[in-house]
Amino acid sequence: MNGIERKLREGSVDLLAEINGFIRRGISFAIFHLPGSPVVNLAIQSEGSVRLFYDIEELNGKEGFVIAPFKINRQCPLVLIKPDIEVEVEFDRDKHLDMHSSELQTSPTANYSANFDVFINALQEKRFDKLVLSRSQDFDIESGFSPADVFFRASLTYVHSYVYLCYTPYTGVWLGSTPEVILSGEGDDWNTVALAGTQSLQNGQLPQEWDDKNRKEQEYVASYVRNQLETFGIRPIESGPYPAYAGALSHLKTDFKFSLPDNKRLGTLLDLLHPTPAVCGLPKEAAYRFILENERHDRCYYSGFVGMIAPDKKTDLYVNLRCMNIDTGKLTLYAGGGLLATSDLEDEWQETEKKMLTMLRMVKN
Ligand SMILES: C=C(O[C@@H]1C=C(C(=O)O)C=C[C@H]1O)C(=O)O
Repeated sequence: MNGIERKLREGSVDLLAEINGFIRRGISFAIFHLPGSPVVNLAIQSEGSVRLFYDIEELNGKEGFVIAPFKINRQCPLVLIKPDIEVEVEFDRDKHLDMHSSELQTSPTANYSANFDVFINALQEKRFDKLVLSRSQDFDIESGFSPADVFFRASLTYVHSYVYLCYTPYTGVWLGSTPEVILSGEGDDWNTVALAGTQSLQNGQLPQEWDDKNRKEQEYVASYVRNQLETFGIRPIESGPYPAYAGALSHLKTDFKFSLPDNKRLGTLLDLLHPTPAVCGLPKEAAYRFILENERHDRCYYSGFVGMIAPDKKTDLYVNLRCMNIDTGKLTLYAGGGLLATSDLEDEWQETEKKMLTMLRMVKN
């Protein structure tokens, strides 16, 4: 493996082939591109087994690349890759990779419509203020499919998002391009965001007009984040909400900046924040149960969180959105959206279509 490390550093290796090879050979790794970074980071665990956890708090004091599910269970444990090789590879912005265009023109499936009714009824009965309904869709893999190509294509395209590709024997292959930080920082500078509300970009520009429904959806997330931070003894500095880029979409975003009393308790803080009402609902515990009981698919690692955790170095953890699971012969894409009592079936379906297109555009001809 040392040979690989040297070759990667020297650049004398076909990185794309090497990464696809890790998957074939069952080697746990993650490669990621942080928004605006001149490099991509590759973290490989060439020896020993990745670590599995069944409680987010167990991340306290730990270091490595995390992939955490929406709800931890035996099928979808929280996995920590402990890299023994970490390489920064210069990010070649001029590299030419073919882009695909893909448009989805569909109407709500019977499954989604039935689920939507159940969720809307619960909202109209005022059992919840907000619920996030998601769905998954399978697509056949075309011959010659290369996860590494999709990763680089997405990193080049989605410059404002966190793009990652990760494999472990316990999670399989996951790839995503997410605009939403759950916790990032180092030393005394930490931040999280409240991100919600969705509109398409207008001629590539950020929309400035946001209706009440979108504003309210985002305000629920912001006040939740504010409260959770407060219970942890954190008084953040807030800015926003303002419209932020997310691929061909925009979301409303509030930034929360703060220092931490103890960097060794990142797991406890993550446990407080996850799942935020950007992916779950309010009230939190009841919404969590409702989603687990009523959604017709297992979210698995979608709407969990991914990224590096390193209390003494730099932590960059993101909510796992605009993502897919790559399996033999098929891709499973995931997308959801926040529902309020006033939400409309067709609009919400279209929103999930647009979110799924983020990844599908990187894949399909
Ligand atoms: C749930 C997703 O996205 C989240 C939900 C949003 C919304 O409801 O408007 C916007 C951004 C994300 O916080 C997703 O991408 O699947």
